Amino acid sequence: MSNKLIDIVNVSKSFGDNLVLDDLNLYIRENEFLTLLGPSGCGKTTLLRIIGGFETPDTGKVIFDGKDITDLAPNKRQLNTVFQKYALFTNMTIAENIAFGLKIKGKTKSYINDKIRYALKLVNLEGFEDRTPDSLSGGQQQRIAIARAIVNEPKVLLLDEPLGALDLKLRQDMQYELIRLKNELGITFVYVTHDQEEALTMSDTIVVMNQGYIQQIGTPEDIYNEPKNAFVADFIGESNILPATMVQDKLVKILGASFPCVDVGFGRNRPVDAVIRPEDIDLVKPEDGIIEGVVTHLIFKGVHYEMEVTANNFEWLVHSTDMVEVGTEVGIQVNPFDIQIMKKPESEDAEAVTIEE
Ligand SMILES: Nc1ncnc2c1ncn2[C@@H]1O[C@H](COP(=O)(O)OP(=O)(O)OP(=O)(O)O)[C@@H](O)[C@H]1O
Repeated sequence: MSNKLIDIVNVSKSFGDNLVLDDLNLYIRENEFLTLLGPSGCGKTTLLRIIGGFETPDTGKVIFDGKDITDLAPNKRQLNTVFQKYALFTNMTIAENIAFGLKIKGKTKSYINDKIRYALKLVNLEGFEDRTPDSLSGGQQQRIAIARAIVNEPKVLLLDEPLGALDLKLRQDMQYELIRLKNELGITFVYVTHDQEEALTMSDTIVVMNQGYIQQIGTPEDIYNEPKNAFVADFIGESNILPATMVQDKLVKILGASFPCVDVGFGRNRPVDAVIRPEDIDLVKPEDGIIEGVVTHLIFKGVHYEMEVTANNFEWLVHSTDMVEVGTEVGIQVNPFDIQIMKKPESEDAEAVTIEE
């Protein structure tokens, strides 16, 4: 991959007593589509605003292309921000909206007109110059907001939940538009969302955040297939997160039953979280499973059936293309490679338990 473009070094930020970012380190590469993903209030917007220059960190630095820009005003940075609310000027035409920043910069009329045409073509809204924002749909308005940012030729586009106000179908269309745009423009996108599906669809790199900390950085595949902890596993996709204990190197006790697993080198008698994706559970005959249970719920989801299986006092979420009727007795079977064993957070791990083998 390409070079480091933005380096966030030891950044902390509090609002009053609320520590929002705690000694955060992250770098963003040139031409990367990097998504900050996490639940509401985890600090993603604050981090984006620090990169954009709208907020100053209490400690730490933002380095852009090798230069310290921590105290540089937003308009002096080579980046532009697109917010969730389109913030178009309603009393201006689309062309005037796009031209606004360029006029302030004193660009010539012909330069501005060329840029308007170029930007409208990029966002697939050619011929919209003389329309007003209120005659446009939400998706079209958001495209104009992006066009307005693009004409400034930023090296980086910062996008704060830009599709948050759109309905599902439009959001999905716009996701593909944004990927295309990013590829055509060859610039870096830093994208904030709390929508994991959106992050998985669009990103080269996902940064999963929670409570001011980075939980994991990786490609969508890494984050989905190898979540580093139970928070990431739970936040990205659906998971069964089960309290468990390592019995031996390749055996984990889950809800009282021993499941073969891969050796994670955690040692014996260690309490862990066992994470199993719903699509990785095989429902077999009761006598062939590791645990016996009964199907208690069944929903058809289009591509698969979603089932709940009650087994050993736990409701297991199971996805399968085969339907199993409610009330059927089943066995639960899992490939050892599909059981992710994760360390518990430090505080929960304080007391190791002793178990009988
Ligand atoms: N200007 C501010 N003054 C005081 N508190 C703030 C300010 N900006 C953010 N916060 C607080 O900082 C925390 C993180 O906010 P932030 O907007 O960064 O989270 P987020 O992950 O982007 O959440 P959301 O998805 O809801 O926008 C929240 O508790 C928020 O209330």
